[in-house]
Amino acid sequence: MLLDTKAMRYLIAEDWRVLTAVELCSKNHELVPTTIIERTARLRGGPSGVHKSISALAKVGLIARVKEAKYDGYRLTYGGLDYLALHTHSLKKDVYSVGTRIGVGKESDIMIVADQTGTQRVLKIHRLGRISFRTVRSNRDYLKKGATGSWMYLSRLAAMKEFAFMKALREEGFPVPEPIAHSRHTIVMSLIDAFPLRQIAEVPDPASLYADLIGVILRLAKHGLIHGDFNEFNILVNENRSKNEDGEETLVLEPVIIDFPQMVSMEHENAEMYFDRDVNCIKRFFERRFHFVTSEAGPFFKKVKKTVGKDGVKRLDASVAASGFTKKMLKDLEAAIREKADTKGENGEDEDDYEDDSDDDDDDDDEGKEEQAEDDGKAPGGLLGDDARDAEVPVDESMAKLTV
Ligand SMILES: Nc1ncnc2c1ncn2[C@@H]1O[C@H](COP(=O)(O)OP(=O)(O)OP(=O)(O)O)[C@@H](O)[C@H]1O
Repeated sequence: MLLDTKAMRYLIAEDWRVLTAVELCSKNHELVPTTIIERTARLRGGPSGVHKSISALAKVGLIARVKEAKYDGYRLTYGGLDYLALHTHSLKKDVYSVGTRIGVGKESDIMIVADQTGTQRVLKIHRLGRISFRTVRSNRDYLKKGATGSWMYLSRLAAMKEFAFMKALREEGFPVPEPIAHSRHTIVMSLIDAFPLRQIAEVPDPASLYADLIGVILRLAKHGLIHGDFNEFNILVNENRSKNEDGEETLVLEPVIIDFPQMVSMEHENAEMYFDRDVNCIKRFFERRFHFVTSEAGPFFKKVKKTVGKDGVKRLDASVAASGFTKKMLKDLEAAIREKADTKGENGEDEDDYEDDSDDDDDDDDEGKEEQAEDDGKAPGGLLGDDARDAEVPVDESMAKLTV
């Protein structure tokens, strides 16, 4: 099964209402008792209508029944949250159909989607916590609320932060995808028809591309920001052919930067480390891949720091931080992202064995016994099937219409 959005067409308005009620109540209840779902959904058909919807949703794995010692209840699965987000995108006409999965995000699923006119876009579904829950289980404040609450909370935060930064960067003219919509743990953005730098074997003028990339790092810094994961996976390279004055065709490479949940301020306590890491990552990659070594030392953090906010540029770190993020939110997200990076290290991964193993979460922080499918991406009602990552289906042919 490549992709399972099938069940979306069969859900009726009442089912969506009940699913939304479970989502709402999950904020305060790890397990949502049926009585509370009834009270929140307030269906015209009364409790029997709610029960019918609960069964329909559980059958396709959008909610899962959990039996606890004290009481039984339901919780939202990954599939359920995916459906709610897609439903919103669909109602707002940002997404009309869903295609295949592209990309190899460690803690995200990157899907091709299309709007009503057939214009292709990218849907990024954040799944922060998928790896963390499996590997590191101690000393994490944000996990105390329980597994379901945590992955939802973290994934929503990641999407919210990524969308906010993408928007701010785009407004300042940075080469980033166009942010189109945001719902829950997902964002819709423009599709960049380009290869990641990682897949590029040769470039005609490495010095020029290198200078452009360092230029982006310096420009970000001037706006008060450090990307924090500036590597060959997160730089897409557009190839533009243009003619020069003599009519000769020249190839211009234009980098587009993606992946922003980990961005930090130039004022961050570890800013120098993050800045140097971004710079060194590019230096190392260019040396290894293109045998290019710059003759210039630096750029050096201390010198660059003096440029922050200069020439009347807008401080994006401050403006994004002011747009609804509490300090705690940013701290929680940072901790989860740091853990994600540590996990990569623990698994002994490097750029050459980068694979997506994200479908095998076992989310066993939850002590309750599941009666229905787990929310591990394998759930029958989940957006993605098991074999989605192996599928080589041409994007256009794989488009599945969402009728909601
Ligand atoms: N707007 C886009 N257009 C085209 N391709 C994209 C777009 N966004 C993401 N991708 C593809 O998906 C891949 C993963 O995206 P992204 O880096 O945002 O996910 P991630 O989960 O944050 O990854 P990781 O944490 O492993 O770096 C990219 O390397 C790229 O190939």
